[in-house]
Amino acid sequence: MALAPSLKLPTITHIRAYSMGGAAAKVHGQGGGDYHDQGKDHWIDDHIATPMSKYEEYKQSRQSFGINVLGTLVVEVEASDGTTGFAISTAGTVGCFIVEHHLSRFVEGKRVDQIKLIHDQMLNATQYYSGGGGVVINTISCVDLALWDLYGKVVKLPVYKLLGGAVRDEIHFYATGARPDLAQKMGFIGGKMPTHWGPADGDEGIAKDIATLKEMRERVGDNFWLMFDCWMSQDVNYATKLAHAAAPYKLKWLEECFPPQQIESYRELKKNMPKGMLMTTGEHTGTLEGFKELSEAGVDILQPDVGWCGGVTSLCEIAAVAKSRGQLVVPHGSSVYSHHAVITFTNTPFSEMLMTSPHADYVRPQFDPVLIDEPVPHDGVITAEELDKPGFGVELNRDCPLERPFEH
Ligand SMILES: C[C@H](O)[C@H](O)[C@@H](O)[C@@H](O)C(=O)O
Ligand SMILES: [Mg+2]
Repeated sequence: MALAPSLKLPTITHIRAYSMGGAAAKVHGQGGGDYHDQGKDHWIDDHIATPMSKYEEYKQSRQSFGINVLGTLVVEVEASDGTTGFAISTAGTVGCFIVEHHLSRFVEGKRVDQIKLIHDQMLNATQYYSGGGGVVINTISCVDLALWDLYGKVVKLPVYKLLGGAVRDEIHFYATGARPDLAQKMGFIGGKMPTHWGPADGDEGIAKDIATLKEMRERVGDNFWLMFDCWMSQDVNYATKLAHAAAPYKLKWLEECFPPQQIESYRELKKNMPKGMLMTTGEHTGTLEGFKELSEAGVDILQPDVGWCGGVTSLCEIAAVAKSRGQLVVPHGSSVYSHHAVITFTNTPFSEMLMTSPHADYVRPQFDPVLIDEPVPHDGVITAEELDKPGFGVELNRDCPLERPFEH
């Protein structure tokens, strides 16, 4: 049976890549897709423990070692019927080069529904230089997200309906930031705090972070979730000691203790964890194989970032890996780009809201100011109805200082 004329889908005529912020830009601290690229006096850059914390000069500020050098990548795709779609991620000027001079050949000329074909070609064509993660996979993720946005805008359906529809009416969120006590008042189901100390600080470091946990537990009571995010800063011994010191204060999970490649460290820590405390990680893992390894190492919650793991196309595959072993997939905070996927996953009972307000004291859209109409949780909730707009339901704020450094 022939397709209805209205379903004769248009082709993709143009892909364009823009950057904002990052080391190559004239304007900094705007936030956006590279949400670590914030201005001064922001909780997200205040003495947070990292693998660089062993160097005194890089202990206070993650921007000092370059956490925000990449900046925001914006990928825009245009169809032959004039419809445009776009997405953002963390890749900046580097991503612009890869999009314009490499990935464009797999996108232009294809139909708007050939997303999976384009995804496979982008992954395989960059194997020789991607190393299976990092800025190359961030860039591929951004193209994939832009394609899903375009497809939804052409057929006038939200991405979550293209993925098979919602399995729940709303998404409940925990908040990541410096103030779990304020997050509780805003209706979130939990609060995840960064650790500020690491192995270079020894037992004194553990005591300081535990003191913060103790203080927050006293403020929020027994039932509000509290978690630590360790941002790859630890070793197995330190993480084990921190986990056991945190158990009396009902820490719900210990997140990303080690760099993504240290599968054996995760396997060992899982054996050492106090009963009932969860071990989570995944935001800096960029391949399906990497998530399979983490899943097999016993990670309780896989936390891919949809802008860093291969896009929605990869996120759906990762969710299936977790599901096959009875594990949860709770994506790293990535706003609408994960909301539309997680509301269709049966193994994602809640999701993350990354607080990008400077003192984590009000709900600011995570990728502010780049996305127009970016939804935020109200009382810790976003409903399926709020996602009922074509594509990802957001538009690009063209008043942002966007630059197009390369044209193919
Ligand atoms: C708060 C953490 O240090 C990171 O900045 C955060 O982006 C990420 O790890 C998270 O899980 O939200
Ligand atoms: Mg994290």
